[in-house]
Amino acid sequence: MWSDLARMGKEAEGRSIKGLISPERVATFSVDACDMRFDYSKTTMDPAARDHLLAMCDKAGLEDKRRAMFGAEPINETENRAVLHTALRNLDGGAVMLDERDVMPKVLGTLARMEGFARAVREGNFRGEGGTITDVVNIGIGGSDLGPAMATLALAPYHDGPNCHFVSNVDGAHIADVLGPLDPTRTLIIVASKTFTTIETMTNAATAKAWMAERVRDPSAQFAALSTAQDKTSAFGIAETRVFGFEDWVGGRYSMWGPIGLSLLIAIGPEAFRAFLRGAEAMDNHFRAAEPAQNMPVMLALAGIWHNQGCGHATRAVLPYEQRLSRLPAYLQQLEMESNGKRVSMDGKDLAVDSGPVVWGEPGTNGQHAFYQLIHQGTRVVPCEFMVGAEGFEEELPHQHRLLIANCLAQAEALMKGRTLDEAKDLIRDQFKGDELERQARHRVFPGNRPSTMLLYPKLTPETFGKIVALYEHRVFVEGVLLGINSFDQWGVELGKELAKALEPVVSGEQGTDGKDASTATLVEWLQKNGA
Ligand SMILES: O=P(O)(O)OC[C@H]1O[C@](O)(CO)[C@@H](O)[C@@H]1O
Repeated sequence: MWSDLARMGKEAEGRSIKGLISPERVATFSVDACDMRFDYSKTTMDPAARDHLLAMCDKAGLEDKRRAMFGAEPINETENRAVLHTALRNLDGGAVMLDERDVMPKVLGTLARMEGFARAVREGNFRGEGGTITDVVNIGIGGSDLGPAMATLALAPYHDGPNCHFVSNVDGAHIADVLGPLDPTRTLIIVASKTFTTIETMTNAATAKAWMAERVRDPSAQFAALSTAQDKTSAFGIAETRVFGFEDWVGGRYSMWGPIGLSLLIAIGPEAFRAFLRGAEAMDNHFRAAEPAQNMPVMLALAGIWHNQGCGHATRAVLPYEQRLSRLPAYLQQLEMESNGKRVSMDGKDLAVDSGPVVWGEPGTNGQHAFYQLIHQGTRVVPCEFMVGAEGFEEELPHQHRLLIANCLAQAEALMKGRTLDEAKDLIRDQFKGDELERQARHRVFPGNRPSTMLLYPKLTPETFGKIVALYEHRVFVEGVLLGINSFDQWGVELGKELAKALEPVVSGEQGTDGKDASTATLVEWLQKNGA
């Protein structure tokens, strides 16, 4: 089936996207769901390719695998775990049975505790030694940082709680710059770590504790923890009442819907946080019920598979025309690349095709003045995933939002249409003549026929934001199923961690460089000579 897909991708190389576009195609190559529209008509995918991709979903057993995920089967086989982040937003509370026990009472109980704590912080009933909490610092990395950091920024118009800050990097510059201006007596530190062993997080947490201890008698009283490892949170000195636990069936990069979302909950309050969960729940329900061709996550995934494994485009750009989604590309880098960046399939064999793509991006319109040059005229084709809301929050600046929308749609149009040599010549005919006209015009040619998809939504409310993130989560799941990958482990991050641990005493000079390869040893020596 993969070879047929590759053949179809090859055949599509000469196909004109512009030539495909018709009202009928736009209607049938779009999916409406959850008040959003996903349009994939500006791609080279034709009905035959789509049928083939849908048949691949059947062959891969997508329906059964989806049922297995929601049904709490241990689909994360290499770690023998269920994958139940969807339970964290199952607000209607229908039973989710794992090992014959319903996980929902505990999930909803933890949510209620989080809400109680968030209210206490927001309303000044939980206080620091110096008074009400003015600042919250979330210390975490990867899934324990990217989700809440992205979400807090995305939902800034709803932010009416204390200031929220995020520290992730082990580079001391990060924590120093964040803590520097804060008042320790009025700061709450949240240590977010599923395992509570991650070196970056534990190092930053210790630094924060020492910083607080200089001015606060009982620093632990201004710490909260979000983790699956409650023995470790108590060893760190954090009282149980401020520990919000979750289970190993929530993957780190899928975890912001539960305790890892505490900083967001404190920022926007329980009502908006529930709306965010409800949005994701609506997308879950859609994903579970809609037939594949009308299923937004499935079709977003198939567009991705078409571009990567079908047409051979190794990267995809995510381009939100929404400044507040500026951290979405970074979030998706972890979600997609940590989930599907794998070369061995579930059965332990080499993958038959390329793994998931390189994901990158920036918000528009900023990207337009940076890397769009390559997207329009470079030799590589980069499928672009645009997204934009119909409405912004800045009621006093409607013309700016219209300009934003116009730019978003124009970029997709320009990528599709391009500009021919004759059109380019017409633009500069009065400036150049003869060979010089030809030479100059060639620089102004846009090959066009570059694929893009478009996601439209009404406005970036908490509910819509929840839908968008859940859409991408399920997209990753579907792509993983087609590739035969376990999207829920991340063994590829381990080796670097082990080597860093072993290198630390070498960098500090406690151990020599013997046994290290010549390149690494020389690099260490250079750094030591220069101050390390
Ligand atoms: O929440 P933890 O356990 O500190 O892990 C942080 C991140 O580290 C990783 O394990 C990768 O090293 C991610 O999967 C995870 O989100």
